[in-house]
Amino acid sequence: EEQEEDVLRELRLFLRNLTERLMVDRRFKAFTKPVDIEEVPDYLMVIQKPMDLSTLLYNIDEHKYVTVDEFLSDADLIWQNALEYNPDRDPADRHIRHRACALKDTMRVIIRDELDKDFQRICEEIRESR
Ligand SMILES: O=C(C1CCC1)N1C[C@@H]2C[C@H]3C[C@@H](O)[C@@H](O)[C@]2(C1)O3
Repeated sequence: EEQEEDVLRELRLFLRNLTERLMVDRRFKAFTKPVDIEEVPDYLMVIQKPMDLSTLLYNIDEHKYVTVDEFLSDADLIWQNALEYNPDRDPADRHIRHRACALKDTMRVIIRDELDKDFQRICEEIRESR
């Protein structure tokens, strides 16, 4: 009903604001766009589900997410893929993994500090009802 659409509009606003704050953080620049498959031809042989911050924004506008956990399942792919594709001891890989860990922690701290627990539960009840 209409009240449910009001809740989902507010969820999309929260998720867009979160994603936009990550996109403008200079540490996360490598995560803002899909990995360039022409630049990295073997990427899709290693990574089954590519994800990036611009794709998260597109998905939000396509009403893909009804709960924060559904959003986090996709958002977590960004840093998980980075850890998986860049595992080596060399400084470049270590730099990417450091930023991937910062992305993981930053997302979760913002959600813990700024998402109302009752609001999250209402989203989950909408998801269960559909
Ligand atoms: O995993 C990633 C991104 C970093 C976080 C996501 N890439 C795979 C390639 C390996 C490394 C070297 C660069 O040439 C560049 O192509 C990539 C992009 O970084």
